[in-house]
Amino acid sequence: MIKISNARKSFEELEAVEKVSIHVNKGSIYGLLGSNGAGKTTLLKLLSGIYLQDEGSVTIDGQPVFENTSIKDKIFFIQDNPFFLPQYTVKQMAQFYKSIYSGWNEDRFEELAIIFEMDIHKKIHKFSKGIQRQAAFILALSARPEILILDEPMDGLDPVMRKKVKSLLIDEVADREMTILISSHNLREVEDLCDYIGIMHKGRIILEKDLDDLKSDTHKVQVAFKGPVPAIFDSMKLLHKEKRGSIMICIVKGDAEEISAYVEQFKPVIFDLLPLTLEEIFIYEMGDVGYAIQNILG
Ligand SMILES: Nc1ncnc2c1ncn2[C@@H]1O[C@H](COP(=O)(O)OP(=O)(O)OP(=O)(O)O)[C@@H](O)[C@H]1O
Repeated sequence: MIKISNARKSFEELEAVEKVSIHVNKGSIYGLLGSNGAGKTTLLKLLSGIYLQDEGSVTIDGQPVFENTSIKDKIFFIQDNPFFLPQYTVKQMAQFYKSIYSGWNEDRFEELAIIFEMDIHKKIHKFSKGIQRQAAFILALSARPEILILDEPMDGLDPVMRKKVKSLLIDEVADREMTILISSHNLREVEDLCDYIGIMHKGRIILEKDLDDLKSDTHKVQVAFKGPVPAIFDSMKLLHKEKRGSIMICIVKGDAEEISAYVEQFKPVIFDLLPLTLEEIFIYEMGDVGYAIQNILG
């Protein structure tokens, strides 16, 4: 289990990560969202032990990450510019990681090289950016890490490759409970992958949610009455309310059946309860900081 508690990291005057606490359970996929400069990469570097936090703690299975070789054996970090040794081929990088990761699986490496149709004997620097990223995925998944940390992983991948990578990641999570932490500046890019979302803004996590709860818990209600509108909204958990002609449109939190039963008592002439898109939920949930979300929604 990943646990970051009250972590801070500054670069001279600039506080890139301010008192961040997150908690990621084994086998889950956590999406760290935020616009440019929000502090995502810095947080991922704290988690992978590249940086030491100025304050707070960063632990995996209860052990501090920084300078901890046994923990680093469990983590693979694909940075936004994936790391390769100069002049190395994919095969040579595989030998390098084989000497580092105790869980390295040669059969998996060969299998993934076929899936990605990768020329493993070619020097990596001669590949395009997208193919280099594919090589990074092959190497990462062959290392069989318990925790995979991905910084903007879909950058440079075409739509077919994105789909392939997503399904491989989901399989690894399902098969062996790998945990994934994934940063992105685009909610749409990761919403089908993540089960948990944290939104970072100016060095802080401003919203953290379980996506399934979020989707089942927030609804759009459209309702109209004959005559004056009864005082039904006072006892509802409203995120937003507006009137369009004679129809009231509300964004309501709560159980769908309970909301329906409650509203039906007032005998509306029109009543619809609709699901919201994730994008709508975030916009309504964010309220004051809604401006920060616009970038993330892309
Ligand atoms: N090594 C560094 N030295 C000085 N400042 C840094 C360093 N790394 C990051 N920063 C600053 O910290 C802040 C957060 O940067 P970070 O790269 O963590 O954000 P990000 O959310 O990953 O952004 P992006 O989506 O643009 O990659 C930025 O203001 C950045 O300029």
